[in-house]
Amino acid sequence: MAVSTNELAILAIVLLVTAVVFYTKGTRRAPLPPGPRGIPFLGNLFQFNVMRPYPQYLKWAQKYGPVFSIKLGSQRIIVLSTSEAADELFVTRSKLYSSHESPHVGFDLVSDQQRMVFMPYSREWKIVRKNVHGILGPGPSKQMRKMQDLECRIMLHDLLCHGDTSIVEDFVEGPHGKVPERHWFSIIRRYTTSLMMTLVYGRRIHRIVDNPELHQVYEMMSNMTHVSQPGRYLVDALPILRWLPDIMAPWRAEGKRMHEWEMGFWGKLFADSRTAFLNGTGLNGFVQSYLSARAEAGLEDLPGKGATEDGAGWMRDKLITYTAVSIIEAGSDTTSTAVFSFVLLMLSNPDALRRAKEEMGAVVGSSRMPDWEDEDRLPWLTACIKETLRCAPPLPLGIPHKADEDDVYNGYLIPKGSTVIGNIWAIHMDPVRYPDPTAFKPERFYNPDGKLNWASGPDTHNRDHYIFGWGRRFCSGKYLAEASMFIVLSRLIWGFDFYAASDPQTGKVKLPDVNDVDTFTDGLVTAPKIYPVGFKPRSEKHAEMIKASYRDVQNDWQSMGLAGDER
Ligand code: HEM
Repeated sequence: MAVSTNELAILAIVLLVTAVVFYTKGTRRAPLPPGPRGIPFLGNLFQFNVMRPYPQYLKWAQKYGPVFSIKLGSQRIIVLSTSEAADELFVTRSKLYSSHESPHVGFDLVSDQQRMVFMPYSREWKIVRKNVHGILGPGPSKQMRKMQDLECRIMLHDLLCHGDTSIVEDFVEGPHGKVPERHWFSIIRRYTTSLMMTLVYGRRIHRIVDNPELHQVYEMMSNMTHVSQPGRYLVDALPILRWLPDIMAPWRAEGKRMHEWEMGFWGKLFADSRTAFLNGTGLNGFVQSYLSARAEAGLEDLPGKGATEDGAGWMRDKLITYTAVSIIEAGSDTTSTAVFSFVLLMLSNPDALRRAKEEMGAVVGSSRMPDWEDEDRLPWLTACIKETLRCAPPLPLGIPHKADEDDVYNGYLIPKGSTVIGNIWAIHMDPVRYPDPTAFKPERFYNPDGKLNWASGPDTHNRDHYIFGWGRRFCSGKYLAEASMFIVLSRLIWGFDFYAASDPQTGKVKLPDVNDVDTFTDGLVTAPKIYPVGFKPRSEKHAEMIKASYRDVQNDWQSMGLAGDER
């Protein structure tokens, strides 16, 4: 039988339409993943602590399986609790799952839609990501090693001077994780934030006490991690409320007020930097380099938000400001949280700590400090860091992704618009993958013979841990973060005998319980709450080297045109 071209075309269209109808119906027919029953309109909103959902999510995963579903108002949340599920959706199907959930208050109002970490998968995000990768990718991030080395030496000196201050003085944590200036937590925070500020603005944080700038950065970050938590605002869960008039929508004024507050700080940093650039006194950070490239392209003045529509996609001033914010925020609290958790877990596991010190003594000794070249020869330390990150991931639920289309996974429907969470905490507590998961066992990752790799690589199934997320939204700062964790923690082990407070009556060591969720703060970033630790140099020789190093680094700052330390 002869078939004409027209008939073939009609046949092709009929087959296509049938396939589309079949696929769409198939998708619609698939059931939602199982999950706890909610109540009308509000769903499961009042069944768990929305500011600290991960313990309940683990329980629900144990009951309903690796993919379960809940509702917060009209917001559908799908929680993935195995690396296979997260891998399949976020990596293999990354085309559908590379948007981040954009909380209405946190993103639209407080961030004026410019904060990278909450951006949908869009042209604007791609522009920002490309620029960020230009300074944080595997090659460029190595240029920060010198700053990491120098800032780390300052940190050692600060800890030496700190001694047992946080043990003998009675410090109280402020609201939203506000840390007292003289507590050792502030010393670590200064290190991470100074690094980010230099990277982005070419200026250091050179003082801890009487330096509102440092503490304000953390106040803003803490505010953001609370404001953006799914379920924090009813309007995030019930978008219909966005239509309410101002008088009935107090979050609108609150969100805008927070935006003004943020711009008072972050906007000023940007404006100062721009003025310095225009006066020719700008330092060498990401913002100044960007402004310089933009000016060379004839776009010295580019106020407003977003990016230009042309092929070059130049970021306007507000988008640059918030790109800088995203890097500073994403890189400060996360890395310092990892340090606080490491110290806590090592103190809680004295055998592991002793072995790390022995290894350090054998490999590095006392006549020099450890460096990145020592990394492969310190496999026990590396195993302890990885085990810390497994037991206490700084973001236990990562940053929530979003489904951009209807999809079906393992026979379950994932409706378009759902928030999709990779439950890092549950994956790390999987007893099959990590037997005895609540125990701290660095031997899981101990590999004295092989080349050590951290959490990267194309083989996402076999990663040691998942703290950096997945797919196209995988943490941009991973290289910098790993380099910081190694240098800070190796030198801490090298230089100090750190110790917990003990009860003066019984002599018993007083440490927060690492397996108690109350030891940690609420919100997107889950850090240990402040706890006292004393820092004693391992020998007079170590102390002298730390002091000499501090003096030398002041010369480095001077030759680099950076502010010297004020103590
Ligand atoms: C231990 C330290 C760190 C942890 C645990 C961490 C964790 C994460 C996670 C879970 C994400 C979201 C991934 C996803 O959506 O699947 C993320 C994104 C991001 N991180 Fe990190 N991070 C750390 C350090 C850093 C550092 C040091 C920087 C910057 C210097 C940084 C910059 C970013 C940025 C810019 C994003 C947003 C990526 C995007 O939206 O496309 N992070 N990080």
